[in-house]
Amino acid sequence: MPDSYPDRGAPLLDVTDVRVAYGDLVAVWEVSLQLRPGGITALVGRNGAGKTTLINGLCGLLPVRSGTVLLDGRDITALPPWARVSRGLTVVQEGKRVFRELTVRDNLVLGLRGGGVKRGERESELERLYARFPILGDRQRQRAADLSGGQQQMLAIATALATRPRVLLVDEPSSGLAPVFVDLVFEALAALRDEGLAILLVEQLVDEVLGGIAEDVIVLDRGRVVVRDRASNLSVEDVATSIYSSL
Ligand SMILES: Nc1ncnc2c1ncn2[C@@H]1O[C@H](COP(=O)(O)OP(=O)(O)OP(=O)(O)O)[C@@H](O)[C@H]1O
Repeated sequence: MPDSYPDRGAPLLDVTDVRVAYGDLVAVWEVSLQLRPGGITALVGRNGAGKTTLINGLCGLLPVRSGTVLLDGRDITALPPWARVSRGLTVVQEGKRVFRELTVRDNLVLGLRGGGVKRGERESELERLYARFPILGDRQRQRAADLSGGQQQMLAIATALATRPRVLLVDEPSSGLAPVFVDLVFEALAALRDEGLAILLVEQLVDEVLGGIAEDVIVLDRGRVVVRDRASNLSVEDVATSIYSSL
């Protein structure tokens, strides 16, 4: 089980022995991982394995009890979420989180503000986002609540991109989506990877993960890493077995 990939450049996000807990319940035990620019690492595991807890520790929504999180070599372990966003680490939380009563455009503007984009640059940034997600351009004046589930997920991803991240943490983006939107979400993530983002992707669709989108796979079980390998070295059966072996 290789712990690092020294041939692939310096990590952008370097996580070492991170522990996250709810009171006395430790949900993530000393997890380490590294994300590099232009790569997707898939984080898989059964329900309750600790995936969301880890994501929330990395983005600052939950405190990290011990261990370190370095972004570009700088220690961000204790920074609040907004400070991590302004340094280039943004999360797309589980469940298509958007401000439902705001328009598509106003959701995106909130993202732009979160990323410190200056007022004078907003329109060009919005155009850039609409070019990537044309459906959002078409619906920019509509309330987010009036979008379909798949469109809301697109908006959640676009709002995260509005902060101009270098590291993107994406928690189960395919959850509850029709297959056509699952494909669109994965296409969008692959394009972002190809543009140089470092992406940590929580995903239940193991076939999709191993089918080309992720280069590295980490399996969590009861808060611990039980498999860490290149996706090309793993079969769907390997991963499924490691996810469910302790049931
Ligand atoms: N707010 C909370 N308070 C206390 N315990 C929690 C809380 N949220 C999660 N847990 C517990 O932490 C552990 C990890 O949960 P987590 O949601 O991180 O798992 P997960 O792998 O993301 O699962 P899922 O795929 O169902 O989202 C579980 O035992 C869960 O019951």
